[in-house]
Formats: sequence, C-alpha cells, structure tokens
Amino acid sequence: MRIDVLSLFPDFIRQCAQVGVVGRAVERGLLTVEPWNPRDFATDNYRRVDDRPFGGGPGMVMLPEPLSACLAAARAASALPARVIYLSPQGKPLTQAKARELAALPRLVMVCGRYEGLDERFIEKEIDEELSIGDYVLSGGELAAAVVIDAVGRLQAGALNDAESAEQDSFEDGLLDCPHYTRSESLGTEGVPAVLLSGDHAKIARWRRQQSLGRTWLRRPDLLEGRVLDKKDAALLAEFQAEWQA
Ligand SMILES: c1cc(-c2cnc[nH]2)ccn1
Repeated sequence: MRIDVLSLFPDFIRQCAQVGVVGRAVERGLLTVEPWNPRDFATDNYRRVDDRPFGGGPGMVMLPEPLSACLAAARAASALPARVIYLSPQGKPLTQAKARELAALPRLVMVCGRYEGLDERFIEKEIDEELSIGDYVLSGGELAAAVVIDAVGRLQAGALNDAESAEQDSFEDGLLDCPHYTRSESLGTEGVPAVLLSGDHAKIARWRRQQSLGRTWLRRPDLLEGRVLDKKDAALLAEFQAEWQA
C-alpha cells in the first residue's frame, strides 16, 4: 500500500513512518509513505500557501493553487488509483471498520490542513472524503494523518507478528478489549483473576470474551446499540450484568 501525504511538515510525516509497527511495515516493503510539501509548489516569490479569508475574520486559509499543483505531482508519482482524503474536524469519524476499508485500498493521498483549513473550492474539486479522528480541533491535520497511517499500516498483511495479531485488538470486532495482566516481580499474582492462572484455555477465552462484552456495556454502551449478540455472547453479557448489579 502507498500513502502520499500533503503536509507543510514533511519531516513529521517521515518520522511517523520510521518507528514501530509502521516503520517495520515500510522496511518489509508492505507500505510506502511519501510526504509532499505544498510550499514546494507555491509560485510566488514568498512561496505563499495561505491567504486571508474572503468575508474577513481571524486566521488564514490555505490557497488552492499550491495544493492542486502538489496533488497533481503526488498523483503522477504512481499509477496506482488513489482515494484522496482530507483530515478535518468536519469529516466522518475514523473507526476500525473505516481503517479496515482504507487498509484494503492500493493507495491513499492524505491532505493535511493548517491555519483555518483549505479553500472550499479545492475540497469540492479534489477531495473524495473528509475524515476526523475526534471532535476536537488540532493545529493541523498531521497528527490525524499519523493516526490513519498507524491504524492502516498495522493492518497490512505481514505487518504484525502473531504475538501482535490485530484480531484480538480492541474494536477489532467492535468491542472494547479485556483486561490484561503479566508477570510482575513486585506484584506477583496479586489481583490477577484466578481463571488466568488456571491453564484452562477454554475458560480463559470465555472470561476474556465476557470481560470485553461487560466493559463495552459499562464504558461504551453506544457500541452495543443496534448490535445483535449471538446466544453465547448474550448469555455471557447477561451473566456479567447480573454479577455487576448483585
Ligand atoms: C482530524 C483533523 C483535525 C484537524 C485538522 N486541523 C485541525 N484539526 C481534527 C480532528 N480530526
């Protein structure tokens, strides 16, 4: 998979692609991350990429011309068809399902805004979809792009080792993750649920699933709305709820 990123801070994007699971996916040739700086496509002497907004008001808006020229250059760098995404608070929320959808594409071109955002005419002409990582305003789209690169990069086949498998992750099946415990010299097995020490893998799997269901019910009931649980999950959750309310 190839991800091109239009950003005024290309070094930040490069660094995101050099660490951790994403860095390893790049080393393994599973992912390419290529930054493009719209300022390199500004045509005036001052290399301007922004201007004051029509209608007045505070802040600056990114000019369409450098963005369009930069996007054209990015598109031309590969024959792969691309989905062009603008990271913005006005976008649809990023979910694990959306991450899986994007991870299956051959190429993304992500546009990171700064200042008050982009000229709307560029958005209407060039952007396929807007994506938000949450209902808050950042200084620019770069951190959101880094989140998408990670969420999508780790889903590339071969990016994760078995021990890091994505299948068990939080949200991978729309539920929160169960609690985890590991060997601690200072704590020993204090506070570790006995089932995890039982060696009974069936019971451990049952407990973990019940904890995922229960935690989701307690912390993010919205994730269960409209979700039809199978008989097994429904029984596990009912048991958890009964114990919780006892
Ligand atoms: C995506 C982008 C943004 C953002 C971009 N520029 C300022 N905030 C916020 C949330 N999700």
